[in-house]
Amino acid sequence: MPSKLTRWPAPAKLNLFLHILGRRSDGYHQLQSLFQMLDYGDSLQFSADNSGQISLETSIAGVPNEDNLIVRAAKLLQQYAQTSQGARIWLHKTLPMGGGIGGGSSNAATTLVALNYYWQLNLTTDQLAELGLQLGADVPVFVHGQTAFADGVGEQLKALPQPERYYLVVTPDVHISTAEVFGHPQLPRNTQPIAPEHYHFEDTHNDCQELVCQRHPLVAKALQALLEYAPSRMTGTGASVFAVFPRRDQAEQALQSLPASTRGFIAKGVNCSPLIRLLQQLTDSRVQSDSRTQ
Ligand SMILES: C[C@](O)(CO)[C@H](O)COP(=O)(O)OP(=O)(O)OC[C@H]1O[C@@H](n2ccc(N)nc2=O)[C@H](O)[C@@H]1O
Ligand SMILES: Nc1ncnc2c1ncn2[C@@H]1O[C@H](COP(=O)(O)OP(=O)(O)OP(=O)(O)O)[C@@H](O)[C@H]1O
Repeated sequence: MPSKLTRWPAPAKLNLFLHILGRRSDGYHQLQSLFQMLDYGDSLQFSADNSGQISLETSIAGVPNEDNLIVRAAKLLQQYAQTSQGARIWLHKTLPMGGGIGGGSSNAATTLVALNYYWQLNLTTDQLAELGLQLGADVPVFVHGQTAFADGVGEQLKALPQPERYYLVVTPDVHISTAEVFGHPQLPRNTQPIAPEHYHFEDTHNDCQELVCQRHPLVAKALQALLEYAPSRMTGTGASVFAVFPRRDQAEQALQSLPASTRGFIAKGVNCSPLIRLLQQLTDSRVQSDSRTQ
Protein backbone atom coordinates (compact mmCIF):
# COMPACT_ATOMS: atom_id res chain seq x y z
CA MET A 1 0.00 0.00 0.00
CA PRO A 2 1.49 3.41 -0.93
CA SER A 3 2.60 5.12 2.27
CA LYS A 4 2.22 8.74 1.14
CA LEU A 5 -1.40 8.69 0.01
CA THR A 6 -4.15 9.81 2.42
CA ARG A 7 -5.95 6.90 4.08
CA TRP A 8 -9.71 7.41 3.83
CA PRO A 9 -11.67 5.61 6.58
CA ALA A 10 -14.55 3.27 5.69
CA PRO A 11 -16.05 2.71 9.15
CA ALA A 12 -18.47 0.04 10.29
CA LYS A 13 -22.00 0.63 11.60
CA LEU A 14 -24.29 -1.16 14.00
CA ASN A 15 -28.06 -1.33 13.86
CA LEU A 16 -28.75 -0.59 17.53
CA PHE A 17 -32.28 -1.83 16.85
CA LEU A 18 -34.17 -3.03 13.78
CA HIS A 19 -37.98 -3.02 13.71
CA ILE A 20 -39.86 -4.34 10.73
CA LEU A 21 -43.16 -2.54 10.27
CA GLY A 22 -44.43 -4.14 7.08
CA ARG A 23 -43.69 -5.27 3.56
CA ARG A 24 -44.26 -3.24 0.39
CA SER A 25 -45.75 -4.72 -2.75
CA ASP A 26 -42.25 -4.79 -4.36
CA GLY A 27 -41.05 -7.11 -1.55
CA TYR A 28 -38.95 -4.47 0.23
CA HIS A 29 -39.59 -4.01 3.94
CA GLN A 30 -40.64 -0.88 5.78
CA LEU A 31 -38.34 -0.66 8.73
CA GLN A 32 -37.05 1.54 11.51
CA SER A 33 -33.49 1.38 12.73
CA LEU A 34 -30.83 3.36 14.52
CA PHE A 35 -27.56 3.35 12.60
CA GLN A 36 -24.70 3.84 15.04
CA MET A 37 -21.47 4.95 13.35
CA LEU A 38 -18.27 3.40 14.74
CA ASP A 39 -14.73 4.76 14.84
CA TYR A 40 -13.39 1.44 13.52
CA GLY A 41 -13.24 -0.05 10.03
CA ASP A 42 -11.45 -0.44 6.70
CA SER A 43 -9.45 2.23 4.92
CA LEU A 44 -8.86 3.10 1.29
CA GLN A 45 -6.26 5.06 -0.67
CA PHE A 46 -6.77 6.74 -4.02
CA SER A 47 -4.47 7.96 -6.75
CA ALA A 48 -6.56 9.93 -9.24
CA ASP A 49 -5.41 10.27 -12.86
CA ASN A 50 -6.69 11.09 -16.35
CA SER A 51 -6.62 7.51 -17.67
CA GLY A 52 -10.39 7.00 -17.51
CA GLN A 53 -9.57 3.59 -15.95
CA ILE A 54 -10.62 2.33 -12.50
CA SER A 55 -8.20 -0.21 -11.08
CA LEU A 56 -8.49 -1.86 -7.68
CA GLU A 57 -4.94 -2.82 -6.70
CA THR A 58 -5.94 -4.98 -3.71
CA SER A 59 -8.52 -7.63 -4.53
CA ILE A 60 -10.75 -9.40 -2.01
CA ALA A 61 -10.58 -13.19 -2.18
CA GLY A 62 -13.82 -14.55 -3.63
CA VAL A 63 -15.04 -11.18 -4.96
CA PRO A 64 -14.15 -10.49 -8.61
CA ASN A 65 -12.98 -6.87 -8.98
CA GLU A 66 -15.83 -5.96 -11.31
CA ASP A 67 -18.33 -7.03 -8.60
CA ASN A 68 -16.46 -5.24 -5.82
CA LEU A 69 -18.61 -2.39 -4.52
CA ILE A 70 -15.57 -0.09 -4.65
CA VAL A 71 -15.16 -0.56 -8.41
CA ARG A 72 -18.92 -0.41 -8.96
CA ALA A 73 -19.15 2.85 -6.99
CA ALA A 74 -16.23 4.43 -8.88
CA LYS A 75 -17.70 3.47 -12.27
CA LEU A 76 -21.17 4.67 -11.31
CA LEU A 77 -19.76 8.05 -10.29
CA GLN A 78 -17.63 8.29 -13.43
CA GLN A 79 -20.67 7.61 -15.59
CA TYR A 80 -23.01 9.94 -13.66
CA ALA A 81 -20.55 12.84 -13.73
CA GLN A 82 -19.49 12.09 -17.33
CA THR A 83 -15.84 12.45 -16.38
CA SER A 84 -12.86 10.99 -18.23
CA GLN A 85 -10.82 10.89 -15.01
CA GLY A 86 -9.76 7.57 -13.49
CA ALA A 87 -8.15 6.20 -10.32
CA ARG A 88 -5.99 3.50 -8.81
CA ILE A 89 -7.47 2.33 -5.49
CA TRP A 90 -6.01 0.37 -2.57
CA LEU A 91 -8.15 -1.27 0.12
CA HIS A 92 -6.96 -2.14 3.62
CA LYS A 93 -9.62 -4.61 4.80
CA THR A 94 -10.10 -5.23 8.51
CA LEU A 95 -13.88 -5.71 8.78
CA PRO A 96 -15.34 -9.20 8.52
CA MET A 97 -17.43 -9.57 5.37
CA GLY A 98 -21.15 -10.17 5.28
CA GLY A 99 -21.46 -9.58 9.01
CA GLY A 100 -24.23 -6.98 9.17
CA ILE A 101 -21.76 -4.21 9.96
CA GLY A 102 -21.86 -2.74 6.48
CA GLY A 103 -18.26 -3.21 5.31
CA GLY A 104 -19.02 -3.37 1.60
CA SER A 105 -21.53 -0.51 1.75
CA SER A 106 -19.07 1.64 3.67
CA ASN A 107 -16.30 0.92 1.13
CA ALA A 108 -18.69 2.07 -1.62
CA ALA A 109 -19.62 5.26 0.26
CA THR A 110 -15.97 6.15 0.93
CA THR A 111 -15.19 5.66 -2.77
CA LEU A 112 -18.02 8.02 -3.80
CA VAL A 113 -16.99 10.68 -1.27
CA ALA A 114 -13.23 10.48 -1.97
CA LEU A 115 -13.50 10.47 -5.78
CA ASN A 116 -16.00 13.35 -5.68
CA TYR A 117 -13.24 15.21 -3.80
CA TYR A 118 -10.26 14.19 -5.99
CA TRP A 119 -12.10 14.56 -9.31
CA GLN A 120 -13.51 17.92 -8.09
CA LEU A 121 -17.02 17.02 -9.23
CA ASN A 122 -18.77 19.12 -6.55
CA LEU A 123 -21.70 16.72 -6.24
CA THR A 124 -23.75 17.29 -3.09
CA THR A 125 -23.99 14.76 -0.27
CA ASP A 126 -27.62 14.12 -1.26
CA GLN A 127 -26.59 13.40 -4.87
CA LEU A 128 -23.90 10.98 -3.69
CA ALA A 129 -26.35 9.29 -1.29
CA GLU A 130 -28.90 8.86 -4.08
CA LEU A 131 -26.24 7.33 -6.33
CA GLY A 132 -25.15 5.08 -3.46
CA LEU A 133 -28.67 3.75 -2.95
CA GLN A 134 -28.34 2.06 -6.36
CA LEU A 135 -25.51 -0.02 -4.86
CA GLY A 136 -27.16 -1.01 -1.57
CA ALA A 137 -29.66 0.09 1.06
CA ASP A 138 -26.92 0.97 3.57
CA VAL A 139 -24.70 3.12 1.33
CA PRO A 140 -26.56 6.45 1.93
CA VAL A 141 -26.09 6.35 5.70
CA PHE A 142 -22.33 6.02 5.25
CA VAL A 143 -22.27 8.87 2.71
CA HIS A 144 -23.95 11.13 5.28
CA GLY A 145 -21.76 9.66 8.03
CA GLN A 146 -24.05 10.54 10.93
CA THR A 147 -25.49 8.31 13.61
CA ALA A 148 -29.07 8.38 12.38
CA PHE A 149 -32.61 7.12 12.81
CA ALA A 150 -33.84 5.40 9.64
CA ASP A 151 -37.38 5.11 8.33
CA GLY A 152 -38.99 4.04 5.06
CA VAL A 153 -37.03 1.11 3.60
CA GLY A 154 -34.02 2.48 5.45
CA GLU A 155 -33.37 5.42 3.14
CA GLN A 156 -35.07 8.22 5.14
CA LEU A 157 -32.43 9.33 7.61
CA LYS A 158 -32.55 11.76 10.49
CA ALA A 159 -29.42 12.46 12.54
CA LEU A 160 -29.97 11.24 16.12
CA PRO A 161 -26.81 11.75 18.23
CA GLN A 162 -26.21 9.12 20.91
CA PRO A 163 -24.21 9.27 24.14
CA GLU A 164 -20.65 7.94 23.97
CA ARG A 165 -20.59 4.14 24.37
CA TYR A 166 -18.15 1.33 23.60
CA TYR A 167 -19.19 -1.69 21.60
CA LEU A 168 -17.75 -5.18 21.64
CA VAL A 169 -18.64 -6.65 18.25
CA VAL A 170 -18.36 -10.40 17.65
CA THR A 171 -18.82 -12.04 14.24
CA PRO A 172 -19.51 -15.78 14.33
CA ASP A 173 -18.19 -17.71 11.35
CA VAL A 174 -21.50 -18.19 9.51
CA HIS A 175 -22.78 -16.75 6.28
CA ILE A 176 -26.24 -15.22 6.44
CA SER A 177 -28.09 -14.07 3.34
CA THR A 178 -29.93 -10.77 3.91
CA ALA A 179 -32.40 -11.61 1.13
CA GLU A 180 -33.13 -14.99 2.74
CA VAL A 181 -33.87 -13.46 6.16
CA PHE A 182 -36.16 -10.83 4.64
CA GLY A 183 -37.86 -13.46 2.49
CA HIS A 184 -38.57 -15.86 5.39
CA PRO A 185 -42.28 -16.48 6.10
CA GLN A 186 -41.66 -16.50 9.89
CA LEU A 187 -40.06 -13.06 10.02
CA PRO A 188 -42.21 -10.74 12.20
CA ARG A 189 -43.40 -7.80 10.12
CA ASN A 190 -45.88 -5.95 12.33
CA THR A 191 -43.92 -3.93 14.88
CA GLN A 192 -45.56 -0.57 15.64
CA PRO A 193 -43.59 2.53 14.60
CA ILE A 194 -41.80 4.57 17.28
CA ALA A 195 -40.97 8.27 17.34
CA PRO A 196 -37.19 8.86 17.07
CA GLU A 197 -37.19 11.04 20.19
CA HIS A 198 -38.68 8.15 22.20
CA TYR A 199 -35.86 5.73 21.32
CA HIS A 200 -34.37 3.79 24.25
CA PHE A 201 -32.18 0.74 23.65
CA GLU A 202 -34.05 -1.29 26.31
CA ASP A 203 -37.47 -0.64 24.72
CA THR A 204 -36.42 -1.78 21.26
CA HIS A 205 -35.30 -5.04 19.63
CA ASN A 206 -34.13 -6.60 16.36
CA ASP A 207 -36.99 -8.36 14.56
CA CYS A 208 -34.53 -10.59 12.67
CA GLN A 209 -32.72 -11.81 15.77
CA GLU A 210 -34.95 -14.68 16.90
CA LEU A 211 -35.25 -16.18 13.42
CA VAL A 212 -31.50 -15.92 12.75
CA CYS A 213 -30.66 -17.41 16.18
CA GLN A 214 -33.01 -20.36 15.54
CA ARG A 215 -31.44 -21.09 12.17
CA HIS A 216 -27.82 -20.36 13.13
CA PRO A 217 -26.90 -21.73 16.57
CA LEU A 218 -23.48 -20.06 16.42
CA VAL A 219 -25.18 -16.66 16.42
CA ALA A 220 -27.35 -17.66 19.39
CA LYS A 221 -24.24 -18.88 21.21
CA ALA A 222 -22.28 -15.68 20.56
CA LEU A 223 -25.21 -13.58 21.75
CA GLN A 224 -25.59 -15.65 24.90
CA ALA A 225 -21.89 -15.24 25.64
CA LEU A 226 -22.10 -11.44 25.32
CA LEU A 227 -25.23 -11.23 27.47
CA GLU A 228 -23.12 -12.45 30.40
CA TYR A 229 -21.35 -9.09 30.34
CA ALA A 230 -23.73 -6.37 29.12
CA PRO A 231 -26.94 -5.60 27.20
CA SER A 232 -26.41 -7.23 23.79
CA ARG A 233 -28.15 -7.64 20.44
CA MET A 234 -27.68 -8.75 16.84
CA THR A 235 -26.97 -6.07 14.18
CA GLY A 236 -28.83 -5.98 10.83
CA THR A 237 -29.58 -9.46 9.59
CA GLY A 238 -26.50 -10.82 11.38
CA ALA A 239 -24.23 -12.59 11.79
CA SER A 240 -22.51 -10.03 14.04
CA VAL A 241 -23.71 -9.40 17.58
CA PHE A 242 -22.66 -6.60 19.91
CA ALA A 243 -22.57 -5.71 23.60
CA VAL A 244 -22.84 -2.12 24.88
CA PHE A 245 -20.51 -0.76 27.59
CA PRO A 246 -20.11 2.67 29.17
CA ARG A 247 -16.27 2.33 29.18
CA ARG A 248 -13.64 0.85 26.83
CA ASP A 249 -11.83 -1.11 29.56
CA GLN A 250 -15.07 -2.95 30.39
CA ALA A 251 -15.42 -4.00 26.74
CA GLU A 252 -11.76 -5.07 26.68
CA GLN A 253 -12.19 -7.18 29.78
CA ALA A 254 -15.20 -8.94 28.27
CA LEU A 255 -13.32 -9.64 24.99
CA GLN A 256 -10.40 -11.10 26.94
CA SER A 257 -12.73 -13.46 28.78
CA LEU A 258 -14.15 -14.89 25.54
CA PRO A 259 -12.49 -17.93 23.89
CA ALA A 260 -9.25 -17.04 22.08
CA SER A 261 -10.78 -18.11 18.75
CA THR A 262 -13.46 -15.37 18.98
CA ARG A 263 -13.48 -12.98 16.01
CA GLY A 264 -14.20 -9.66 17.67
CA PHE A 265 -13.26 -6.01 17.93
CA ILE A 266 -13.97 -3.03 20.16
CA ALA A 267 -15.13 0.29 18.80
CA LYS A 268 -16.32 3.62 20.10
CA GLY A 269 -19.72 4.84 18.91
CA VAL A 270 -19.38 8.23 17.23
CA ASN A 271 -22.01 10.71 16.05
CA CYS A 272 -19.97 11.89 13.06
CA SER A 273 -18.02 9.26 11.13
CA PRO A 274 -14.24 9.46 10.68
CA LEU A 275 -14.86 9.70 6.90
CA ILE A 276 -16.80 12.94 7.27
CA ARG A 277 -14.24 14.34 9.71
CA LEU A 278 -11.44 13.71 7.21
CA LEU A 279 -13.45 15.23 4.35
CA GLN A 280 -14.05 18.37 6.42
CA GLN A 281 -10.31 18.70 7.19
CA LEU A 282 -9.28 18.22 3.56
CA THR A 283 -11.96 20.59 2.27
CA ASP A 284 -10.96 23.27 4.79
CA SER A 285 -7.29 23.07 3.83
CA ARG A 286 -8.14 23.11 0.10
CA VAL A 287 -10.23 26.28 0.62
CA GLN A 288 -7.36 27.90 2.56
CA SER A 289 -4.76 27.07 -0.08
CA ASP A 290 -7.10 28.26 -2.89
CA SER A 291 -7.59 31.59 -1.11
CA ARG A 292 -3.80 32.00 -0.71
CA THR A 293 -3.21 31.51 -4.44
CA GLN A 294 -5.89 34.04 -5.45
C1 LIG B 1 -31.27 -4.64 7.00
C2 LIG B 1 -30.01 -3.82 6.85
O1 LIG B 1 -28.86 -4.62 7.05
C3 LIG B 1 -29.98 -2.72 7.90
O2 LIG B 1 -28.75 -2.12 7.96
C4 LIG B 1 -29.93 -3.24 5.48
O3 LIG B 1 -31.03 -2.41 5.21
C5 LIG B 1 -29.67 -4.24 4.40
O4 LIG B 1 -28.76 -3.60 3.58
P1 LIG B 1 -28.03 -4.31 2.35
O5 LIG B 1 -27.38 -5.58 2.77
O6 LIG B 1 -27.20 -3.24 1.71
O7 LIG B 1 -29.29 -4.68 1.52
P2 LIG B 1 -29.55 -4.66 -0.04
O8 LIG B 1 -28.39 -5.26 -0.77
O9 LIG B 1 -30.05 -3.32 -0.47
O10 LIG B 1 -30.78 -5.68 -0.04
C6 LIG B 1 -30.63 -7.06 0.16
C7 LIG B 1 -31.97 -7.71 0.20
O11 LIG B 1 -32.61 -7.44 1.45
C8 LIG B 1 -33.99 -7.25 1.31
N1 LIG B 1 -34.39 -5.95 1.88
C9 LIG B 1 -33.45 -4.99 2.13
C10 LIG B 1 -33.82 -3.78 2.70
C11 LIG B 1 -35.19 -3.58 3.00
N2 LIG B 1 -35.61 -2.43 3.52
N3 LIG B 1 -36.11 -4.54 2.74
C12 LIG B 1 -35.73 -5.72 2.19
O12 LIG B 1 -36.55 -6.58 1.98
C13 LIG B 1 -34.29 -7.39 -0.15
O13 LIG B 1 -34.69 -8.71 -0.36
C14 LIG B 1 -32.95 -7.19 -0.84
O14 LIG B 1 -32.86 -7.90 -2.01
N1 LIG C 1 -15.61 -3.91 -0.95
C1 LIG C 1 -16.32 -4.92 -0.45
N2 LIG C 1 -16.17 -5.27 0.83
C2 LIG C 1 -16.90 -6.29 1.35
N3 LIG C 1 -17.77 -7.02 0.66
C3 LIG C 1 -17.96 -6.72 -0.63
C4 LIG C 1 -17.25 -5.67 -1.23
N4 LIG C 1 -17.64 -5.59 -2.50
C5 LIG C 1 -18.56 -6.55 -2.69
N5 LIG C 1 -18.76 -7.26 -1.57
C6 LIG C 1 -19.72 -8.38 -1.40
O1 LIG C 1 -20.77 -7.92 -0.54
C7 LIG C 1 -21.11 -8.94 0.44
C8 LIG C 1 -21.64 -8.27 1.71
O2 LIG C 1 -20.61 -7.58 2.30
P1 LIG C 1 -20.76 -6.57 3.52
O3 LIG C 1 -19.47 -6.61 4.26
O4 LIG C 1 -21.22 -5.23 3.05
O5 LIG C 1 -21.94 -7.24 4.34
P2 LIG C 1 -22.72 -6.78 5.58
O6 LIG C 1 -21.77 -6.37 6.65
O7 LIG C 1 -23.69 -7.88 5.88
O8 LIG C 1 -23.50 -5.50 5.10
P3 LIG C 1 -24.94 -4.96 5.50
O9 LIG C 1 -24.91 -4.64 6.94
O10 LIG C 1 -24.99 -3.72 4.62
O11 LIG C 1 -25.93 -6.03 5.13
C9 LIG C 1 -19.82 -9.71 0.62
O12 LIG C 1 -20.05 -11.03 1.02
C10 LIG C 1 -19.15 -9.63 -0.74
O13 LIG C 1 -19.53 -10.73 -1.56
